[in-house]
Amino acid sequence: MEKERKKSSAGERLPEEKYPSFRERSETTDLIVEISLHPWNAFRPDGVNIFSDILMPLLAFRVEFDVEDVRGPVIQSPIRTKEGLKALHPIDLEKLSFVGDSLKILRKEVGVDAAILGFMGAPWTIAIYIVEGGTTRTYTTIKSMCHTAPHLLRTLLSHLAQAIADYVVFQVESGAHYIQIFDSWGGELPPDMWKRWSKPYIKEIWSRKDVLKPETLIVLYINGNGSLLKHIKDTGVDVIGLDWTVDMGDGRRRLGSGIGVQGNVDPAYLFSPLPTLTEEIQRLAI
Ligand SMILES: Cc1c2[nH]c(c1CCC(=O)O)Cc1[nH]c(c(CCC(=O)O)c1C)Cc1[nH]c(c(CCC(=O)O)c1C)Cc1[nH]c(c(C)c1CCC(=O)O)C2
Repeated sequence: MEKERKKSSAGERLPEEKYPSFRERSETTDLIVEISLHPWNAFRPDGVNIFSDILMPLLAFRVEFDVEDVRGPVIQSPIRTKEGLKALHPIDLEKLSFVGDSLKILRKEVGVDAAILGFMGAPWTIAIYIVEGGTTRTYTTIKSMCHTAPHLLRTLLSHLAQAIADYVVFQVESGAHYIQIFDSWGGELPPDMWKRWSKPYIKEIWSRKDVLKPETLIVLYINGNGSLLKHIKDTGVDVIGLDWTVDMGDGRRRLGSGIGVQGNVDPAYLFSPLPTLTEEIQRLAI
């Protein structure tokens, strides 16, 4: 492993080049560990994020998907009917053993020098992919289901909440110190709809927080969360990831002092000159 990493940093081909399929990279323990450790080896950050994707648990409910170059994730049989729901199995964590094994190895590799970060999608955001069949710009099918098939959607979201709770426990038991939950597309809902269709299912996950170790930190990130801040304070999480459209000071005032804040950097800064990026990061540390 040490030898492999030295080779990569010496400019030889990276796993992304050697193993072009995303599924292969994200389902092979050695590759997950190698890719996750790249930033650690280069920068020695305070935290190491497992290389994975929010859609990985789909494999464990037997919802087949692939990641295509241009289209991104593609779900072979989207679920939109009561019949379709029957295809959804309880989560089988053995099918995600590569995630657990990778977390265990990462924890050993970094020792006490950094936190290990695990992550997963929120029920609403995962449901979008299962219902729409992939990436969408309009969310038309799932948003119309809120009105035309509310019972069906509630059954799907509850199933996902329970499965994700199991997945959180699994990641924590395998060594994750932090769990970040991505409700990436929560901000696509009007605030009252987010309260009805996303929030309760996020809370359902943490209602099983007793299963978690008390020292595990939970972070919630919602893309476009500016208008949702007052509704997310009581989701039971420790930290809110503020997106870059919210002023950090304003976000802090609106959230109050009882909750942590993080994030806030527009990812586009990664393509700016280094001093500009450094200044932007220092702005947040004050
Ligand atoms: C393209 C895509 C995938 N999966 C997904 C997409 C987005 C499609 C859309 O816009 O709807 C879905 C997804 N995956 C992830 C999120 C949440 C984060 C976010 O809001 O961007 C979302 C919404 C986590 C992730 N997904 C990924 C990371 C990075 C993990 C890491 O580097 O440690 C995260 C946090 C990795 C990922 N996942 C995928 C690719 C191609 C990659 C890049 C890595 C590679 O090709 O080797 C497949």
